[in-house]
Amino acid sequence: MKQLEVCLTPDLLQHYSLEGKVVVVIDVFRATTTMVSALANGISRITPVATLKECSALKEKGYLTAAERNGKKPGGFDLGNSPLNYLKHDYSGQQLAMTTSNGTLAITKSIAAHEIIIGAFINMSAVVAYLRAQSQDILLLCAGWKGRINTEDSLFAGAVAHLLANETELANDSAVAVQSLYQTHETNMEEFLKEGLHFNRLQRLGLDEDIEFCLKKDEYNLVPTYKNGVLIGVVYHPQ
Ligand SMILES: O=C(O)[C@H](CS(=O)(=O)O)OP(=O)(O)O
Repeated sequence: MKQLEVCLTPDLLQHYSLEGKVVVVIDVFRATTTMVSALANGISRITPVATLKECSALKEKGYLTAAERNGKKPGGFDLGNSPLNYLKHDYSGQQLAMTTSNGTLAITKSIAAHEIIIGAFINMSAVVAYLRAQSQDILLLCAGWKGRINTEDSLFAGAVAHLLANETELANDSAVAVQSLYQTHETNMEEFLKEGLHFNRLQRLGLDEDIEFCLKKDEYNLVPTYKNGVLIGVVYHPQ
């Protein structure tokens, strides 16, 4: 049986082996939701980078750039970290360079994995179907917040663990714990997440529409996969 582990923050990743694993990078608020939204709405590919400097360098090469620090768009970039940007404007065919506080960092820390894919509530069933169809062990990596655990990524990891619980071995205590967390809050997700710091941070920034979008389930049948430094969207239909 395939093993499924959960790593609750990239700062704990040093204790996990990535070899031969499919890593699902999770940053519900908002980087991975934004990546799915961008690729589902016309962006051709995304180059995630860790620093603002790397992102600026790609702007000079003709990329559309999206950057975020502390929830805000720093000066000099085209877009921030809102998944709604790609619904409100047509960026079809453009290449996007992206850097965010937590999400893009989690990707760049996972490059030793067999494969990296991107998960969020808006593509949850497609991610689960994708994981079901492949044979590698699975590591769900929560991007968290500045090295700390957060509720929304843990809840999403719990949802995936729960949906795969009968066909995988939940192979660490984090996987068991987040599955239980999801089962407890499955029917009142938003109420639970309101207690979380990131939910409140985004609300203070006036980003209620972003929060609402990030908590929608299964808007897209698209699984972003990372190869050679680039994310592309693969359409994946849940069975
Ligand atoms: O833009 C976001 O929602 C967060 C901002 S912060 O880390 O809460 O300041 O970044 P992300 O990389 O999407 O977690």
